[in-house]
Amino acid sequence: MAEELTTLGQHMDPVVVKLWELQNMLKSTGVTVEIQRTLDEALDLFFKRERCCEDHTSPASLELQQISHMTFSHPWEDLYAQGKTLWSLRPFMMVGFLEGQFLKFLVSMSNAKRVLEIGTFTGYTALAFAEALPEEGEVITCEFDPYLENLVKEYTSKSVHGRKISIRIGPALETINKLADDKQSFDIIFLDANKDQYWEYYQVIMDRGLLAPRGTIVVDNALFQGQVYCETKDKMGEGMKAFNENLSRDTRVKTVLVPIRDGVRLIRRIEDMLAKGQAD
Ligand SMILES: C[S@@+](CC[C@H](N)C(=O)[O-])C[C@H]1O[C@@H](n2cnc3c(N)ncnc32)[C@H](O)[C@@H]1O
Repeated sequence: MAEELTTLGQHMDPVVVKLWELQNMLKSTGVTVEIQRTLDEALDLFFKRERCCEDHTSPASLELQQISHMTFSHPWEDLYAQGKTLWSLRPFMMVGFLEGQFLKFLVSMSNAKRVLEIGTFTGYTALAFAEALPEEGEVITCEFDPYLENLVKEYTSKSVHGRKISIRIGPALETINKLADDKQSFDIIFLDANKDQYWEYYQVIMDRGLLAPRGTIVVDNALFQGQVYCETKDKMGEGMKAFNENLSRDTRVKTVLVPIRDGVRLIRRIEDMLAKGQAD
């Protein structure tokens, strides 16, 4: 709970942020004890629900827990101030425990063998995918910031599944175009990098054969802290909103947006959603 209390103002769900702001406002404006208590209970209920989901989810592996711990304790601000990272990386960029386990389920359920990830950060999701893949499975993960390469290798190599992961450093658009030139294809493709290029990534994925037959694209941050259904505040929010709208007009695919953490959107080709010969 201590971690939650200090980071409420950065919560992915704008409803929680608003409640938290209200709670702080009311502290300085003498409202009745009942109003204060009801608001405290509302926030508490929200976290009880989150905790309940976590309590009833299988635990993460020791190696995933180590990555999570390292991500929260790494000196990101100092590294950025010293010019060692390209941008100000933050622990909440990592999907974390609940979504990590959900993603593992998707990989396992789809019998995937090859996963492409756009946006590695500290390697949490890359390792979660690798853990759910068979022995011969492979995760190719794309990252722009060279600082992260050794860190990811150091931590993922602590796991027997780490050898399934290879990291490609550089702008993801270039990397995925090279993968397409090499005729590579993937059963699961996870988009979790700069939202302003999601639509470009999607077009390469769909038009250049990166998505294997019966493959699924998984898009993280599909709600983008509420910016896709409220006012957009920055170019990442605008990118995510445009992506969602463009995608909803794409008649080649079926899609569902589920409100896990910051929103996860799943995308499959129409023909892969239908039994043979069946109409929609
Ligand atoms: C949200 S984090 C990824 C989190 C990771 N999937 C996880 O949950 O453990 C996004 C990452 O994408 C990287 N990134 C941003 N723009 C990129 C680009 N154009 N090409 C490749 N990586 C990029 C960032 O450096 C950052 O590490």
